Amino acid sequence: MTDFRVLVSDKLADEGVDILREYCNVDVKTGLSEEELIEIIGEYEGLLVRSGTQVTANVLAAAEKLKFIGRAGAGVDNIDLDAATEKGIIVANAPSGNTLAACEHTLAMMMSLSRNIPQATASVKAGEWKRSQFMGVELNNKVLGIVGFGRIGQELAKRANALEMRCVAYDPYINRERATELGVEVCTLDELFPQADFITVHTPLVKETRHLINKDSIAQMKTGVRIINCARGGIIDEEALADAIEEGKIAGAALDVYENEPPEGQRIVALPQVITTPHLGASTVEAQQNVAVSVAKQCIDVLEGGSARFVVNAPMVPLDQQDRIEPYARLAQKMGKLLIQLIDGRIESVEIEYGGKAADFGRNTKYITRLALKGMLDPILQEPVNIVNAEFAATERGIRVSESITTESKGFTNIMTITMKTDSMQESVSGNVSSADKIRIVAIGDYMTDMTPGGDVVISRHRDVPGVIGQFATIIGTYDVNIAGMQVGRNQPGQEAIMVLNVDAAVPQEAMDKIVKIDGVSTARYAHI
Ligand SMILES: NC(=O)C1=CN([C@@H]2O[C@H](COP(=O)(O)OP(=O)(O)OC[C@H]3O[C@@H](n4cnc5c(N)ncnc54)[C@H](O)[C@@H]3O)[C@@H](O)[C@H]2O)C=CC1
Ligand SMILES: O=C(O)C(=O)COP(=O)(O)O
Repeated sequence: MTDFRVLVSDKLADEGVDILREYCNVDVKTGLSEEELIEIIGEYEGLLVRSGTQVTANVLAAAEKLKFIGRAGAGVDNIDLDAATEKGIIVANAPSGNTLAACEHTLAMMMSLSRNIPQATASVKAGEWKRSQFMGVELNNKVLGIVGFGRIGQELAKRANALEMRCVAYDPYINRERATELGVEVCTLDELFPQADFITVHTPLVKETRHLINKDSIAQMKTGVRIINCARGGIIDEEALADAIEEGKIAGAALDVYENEPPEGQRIVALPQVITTPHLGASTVEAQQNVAVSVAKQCIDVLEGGSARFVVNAPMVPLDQQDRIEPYARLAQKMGKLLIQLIDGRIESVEIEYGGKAADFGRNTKYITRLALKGMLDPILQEPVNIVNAEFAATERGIRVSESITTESKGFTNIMTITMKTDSMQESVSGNVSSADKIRIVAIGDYMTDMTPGGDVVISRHRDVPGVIGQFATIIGTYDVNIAGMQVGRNQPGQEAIMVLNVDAAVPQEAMDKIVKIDGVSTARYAHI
């Protein structure tokens, strides 16, 4: 049991809360106002929420100890991700735990909508028997337009196929192969709107999807279309939808979510053609267990000093590549830490070049780059730098960060080179991963080395003439520091050379001041890596 404190501010399944309770102190406090949350959030290292808590910039400003926000569900639009990222707070969700629940709810809503089941239920319960008033339409052979073909959209297509609907889908990042496998026709929105009998949205709520269904898109739709929203309020312009239902353009809508929840006094809710549920898409026993357990485990991973499995505000490495990338990330962090100790001046730019097999990591280099930045910035910044805020911390300080890949690998199977430019100098360090547990610094500037990064080192640049190295060793010896290893690299005899000394303890500044005064030594730095 640790001293960490975690706040659970929405109703979470016991299975998740119990896991956390074995690890740390857990407070479950639901229904807090923003002010109430601001008042207490400073005491917690972890915060677990569903859609009921707005994690605003104001809340985060007061979250002095917070390391982790877990969203027990998919959508993270209730969390100010920029503010969390700026503070280095890891935000993670449970993206697949409620996919089937939301998909089945969508299906239930579509069927209820097509057969007026909620309205008919209410009518019978009111003592009526109005069979002709509730004439429905069949799903068979109808066109289902799916906007957003991610996890839920794809599961829905599978089930709609079984109902013999014809599915068309729009998604700017669509997996065409998957769509073809599922017999789904990929189309643009302009093609989807005029042909669909049912339109269902399954996108996140982001700038691009806000009011994606609006007056203009409704004008493109078939008269008599039915709309389903089990994703997020805000994707549909509720006023435009209400107008179109009243005008008879849209036959009905099934809404699980609203722009403001609960949707008090909204005209759309009162329309008889609208059926609705109070954001129940994820509310199944199974889904709630899945998502609560997922975020509880991720919370523990982060509080233990690791990363989370489904981080949404930092680059994520696919699970099957994590083992391969880990030594590169470890090496990059060490290289960054070494480099920062070899430079003077205000840092202007950092470039990380990936060569040989290291160039094969595709977008995953982002993860490695952030760890290199962490290595560089940790020693010079007060606030903690991590995988979440490393890039932000660099750019905020005017440091340009870039990545490049090269086929040039200087004879190594893989090589990473970090070059740092300051307002007064430029320095670079290259590293190689020879096996999962063997990482090496193979060059400093233009000089080849073979150094295992770790411990205490002295790195000098000096003229390659007799006597320099001897004086060097004598000074270090007088300060009682043992030299454990030495490497000297030079490009040409008598010219500039580089020396890397591995030492068994920190070299005092006084010794370094004497070393730089040795005739022939141009720079000498002690570094701990
Ligand atoms: N009602 C409820 O209780 C629940 C609601 N949700 C909502 O459903 C959303 C979708 O969930 P998943 O399918 O699990 O997410 P997902 O991330 O697997 O799929 C979302 C898809 O939307 C696509 N997309 C992004 N921008 C788009 C755009 N401008 N136009 C069209 N497509 C776009 C993405 O490429 C992605 O394929 C979540 O973001 C969440 O807001 C999720 C679970 C439960
Ligand atoms: O997972 C999602 O995105 C949801 O909307 C589910 O919301 P909830 O956790 O039920 O408040």
